[in-house]
Amino acid sequence: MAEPIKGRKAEQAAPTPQNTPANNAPISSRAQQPNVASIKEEDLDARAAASIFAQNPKLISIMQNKLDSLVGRPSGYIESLPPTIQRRVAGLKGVQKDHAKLEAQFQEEVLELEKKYFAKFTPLYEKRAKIVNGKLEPTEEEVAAGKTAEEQEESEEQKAERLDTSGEEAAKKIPDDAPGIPEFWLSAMKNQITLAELITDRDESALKYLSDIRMEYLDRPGFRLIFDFAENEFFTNKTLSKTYFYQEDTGYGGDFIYDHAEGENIEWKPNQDLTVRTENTKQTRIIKKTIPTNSFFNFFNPPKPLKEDEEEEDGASDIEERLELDYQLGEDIKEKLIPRAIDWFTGEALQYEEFGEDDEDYDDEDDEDDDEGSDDKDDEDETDDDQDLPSMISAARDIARASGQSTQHEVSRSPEVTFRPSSPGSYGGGIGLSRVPTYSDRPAKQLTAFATEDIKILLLENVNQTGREALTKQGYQVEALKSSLAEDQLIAKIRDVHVIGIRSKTKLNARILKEAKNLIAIGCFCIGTNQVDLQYAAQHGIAVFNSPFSNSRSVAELMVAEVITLARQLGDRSMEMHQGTWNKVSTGCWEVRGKTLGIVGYGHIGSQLSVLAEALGMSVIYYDTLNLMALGSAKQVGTLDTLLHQADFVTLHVPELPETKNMIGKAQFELMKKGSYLINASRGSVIDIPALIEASRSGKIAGAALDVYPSEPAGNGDFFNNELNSWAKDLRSLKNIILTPHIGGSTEEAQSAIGIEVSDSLIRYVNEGVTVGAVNLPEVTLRSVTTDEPDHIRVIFIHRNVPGVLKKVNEILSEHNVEKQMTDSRRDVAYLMADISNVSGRNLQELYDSLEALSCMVSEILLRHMLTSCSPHHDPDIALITDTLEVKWAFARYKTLG
Ligand SMILES: NC(=O)C1=CN([C@@H]2O[C@H](COP(=O)(O)OP(=O)(O)OC[C@H]3O[C@@H](n4cnc5c(N)ncnc54)[C@H](O)[C@@H]3O)[C@@H](O)[C@H]2O)C=CC1
Ligand SMILES: O=C(O)C(=O)COP(=O)(O)O
Repeated sequence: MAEPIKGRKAEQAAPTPQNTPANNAPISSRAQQPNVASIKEEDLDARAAASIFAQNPKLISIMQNKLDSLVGRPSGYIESLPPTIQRRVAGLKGVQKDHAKLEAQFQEEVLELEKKYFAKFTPLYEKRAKIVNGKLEPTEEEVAAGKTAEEQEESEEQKAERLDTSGEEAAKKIPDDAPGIPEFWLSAMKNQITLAELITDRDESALKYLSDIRMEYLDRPGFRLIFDFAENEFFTNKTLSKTYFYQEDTGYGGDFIYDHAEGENIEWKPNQDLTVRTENTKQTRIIKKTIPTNSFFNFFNPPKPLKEDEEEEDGASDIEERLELDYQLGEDIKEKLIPRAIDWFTGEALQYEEFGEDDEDYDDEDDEDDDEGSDDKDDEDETDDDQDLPSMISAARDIARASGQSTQHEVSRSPEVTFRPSSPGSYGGGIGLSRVPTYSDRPAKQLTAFATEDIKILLLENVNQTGREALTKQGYQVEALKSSLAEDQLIAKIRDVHVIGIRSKTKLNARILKEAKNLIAIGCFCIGTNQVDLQYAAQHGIAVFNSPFSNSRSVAELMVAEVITLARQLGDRSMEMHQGTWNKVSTGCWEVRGKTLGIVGYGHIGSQLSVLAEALGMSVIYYDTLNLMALGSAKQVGTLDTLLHQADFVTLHVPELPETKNMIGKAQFELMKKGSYLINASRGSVIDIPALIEASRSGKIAGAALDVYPSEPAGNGDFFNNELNSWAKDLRSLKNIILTPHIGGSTEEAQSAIGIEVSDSLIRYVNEGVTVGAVNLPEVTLRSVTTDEPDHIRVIFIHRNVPGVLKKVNEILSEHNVEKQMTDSRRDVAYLMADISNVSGRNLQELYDSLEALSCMVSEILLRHMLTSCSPHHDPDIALITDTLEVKWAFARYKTLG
């Protein structure tokens, strides 16, 4: 037998903060997290729910709609049983009721036990408060007991090293005679990562006055957190409290169910409210207005659950997130911070937190009901005052999830440690590979737009955390939504933003783009750009970026899985088993070895798949309109018909184009081998689906897998029906058909890489005007302007590719020294970038005026974008001016990074 691993900690028997993970106490670990649905659904017959649902209120919410329609409608099964068995069933229900009573009793006793021990802890907490606030010194015994075994065993050398590296701390110059432990609670909170995310720099000045955090139980199920403050310049309250209420009735299994929280009103002193900030309006004349901002103190103004009659509209998922975070914060303070404040202060508690290895999004990025993933919070990722509340909340919540605090698991989880390292994608890094430097990695000398906080960015369709973070880090105002938006909502939102980030679902056609008066760039956080009217965008000076191949591998792997799944009829077998049917068959089930795979479109995905398929022993043929080099032993065929005629499996990887619309229809199915298979993960328009249904029913094809559809819903839910696509029901009824909800590129690796890649292109464009990676404008770049080049400005003109514009622009620029200039055109749109020097603050205004006058005269100019490294200009009115007339204008100043 293997010997147990020996270690110092193994010898410690008694539970101490050092050997006890900071787990939730029973009541909290059993309490259910808040959720709009769970709070609304009082009439849920909880005892009818299986325990898995009880632990998963979101699942309940999905099930609830279904159950509502079934309530009162017996399935008939129980009634059909013989009376003697029906009697026993009734008896079992009776026995179960006794069990439920005991469970409720158990929870109540746990609560009583908690209260009993809380009473024992209280004197210790009081002593702690006295020591922290300088009213009591610890005894010698307490000091000796507090020295951990590790410290005692520390060698002299180690000690010297530790003292040496703690020099920075010493630099804070806390006087020797400072009473108590200065900033004890603030430091402890900053080590507790969910709280740290909420604490802004401004909050810190107020939280320095925090002298104690206490907790008390309520007479009804629930608890109150009390924050004691010393006199301070921010608010008059001596204490701020926040009360968490559980529902009176326990849930299934006797759990306490979170109901709502109430916070104390903060009496802010004049102009000291940390939960708002002032902002200049973007008019020619400045008007100051206060707007809500991120602050820890929003903790005392908790979100309100939706009432039963309130619609779950747009903001519902946001409210849900906010409720969940709010609940989590309360639990963290109660269960972790208060009981073990000293360990949070020293940071020792962190080693017992279960962080993901490289914690990024856990969940599928489309899963609106699901939580967002965790993010990789490195040290430099400071709380940003300008970060919008929802993204801040979700960031904090992500971290909470990474630390294993969330109890909700709606998708199966992969072994984190094995899967976390990103694969070698374009931006994914990968083991042993150096990552492509991103904009943020640039040296501190680099100049970046000064007025970045004026840039408004709207991200739809759950753009990955990596992208959201990179953009937020630039100081832009980022609003991130999980789903796509209906056209009218999209129009309302797009009017205001400078950049929009989308994925494959959001259609940005001319009708919508016409409303986007301020828009300068679109980021497609995916491969396909067919959802955007690229020509309209180019003609209106809007740059479009995408990620050309970061999810190719993910799609190719899915294809391999589907080839085998179809060949073995795994989908049908699995569905039958789920319904309780054992159906062991081999007829019509094949190995894929030796079969021919026909790839239509041999681009990034098709060629990756080619390599993988050959490794499985398949023969690969491909058809592409371009003459492309074959990988491995694959063979290009001259026509689609030839491919269809020879292939056992046909996979489609072409872009959506007029030529590819219905490229597989009735005639093509006829050409396919009898009993062959078809897979489409390109775009839904490529297959004529009624023809596929016919081919499947007639037995012409033995199976199919579809990942994409002509109409796809904007968000997740019960939408795959005939309302969406008139043939949906027929399709769903087919045998051996795999239907997936456009998940070809939905892997953690792909989404994370795409987030980095597209946000990087957007940042380069917004900050420097560089169009590298744009799919609809010429690619233009110039060496960046640096701090060594003060009084330089960069002028960008996007104009129609017609004679005369350059001459006029250069006439204006030639008043100064043109240091470098580049211009290029793509079809009828041209792009000019020029860096000019010796521009003073006064010249800047003149230049601004001349360029503006020129734009009024020359209708060919589509967009002017001026970026300058001039010393800060004193007229804040022109920090960023976005013209709402036919010509757009963006004008930003630079400052030094870092
Ligand atoms: N299901 C999913 O989640 C995903 C779907 N996609 C879709 O897959 C498509 C292909 O992606 P990539 O391989 O990265 O694109 P790609 O641009 O690298 O390759 C497309 C290939 O199709 C060829 N092609 C174009 N028209 C053709 C025609 N009429 N007949 C034959 N070949 C033709 C092109 O020459 C090119 O080689 C994308 O356009 C996108 O719509 C991409 C990523 C994820
Ligand atoms: O990258 C693409 O083109 C895709 O089809 C994947 O789209 P998605 O990001 O999953 O909406």
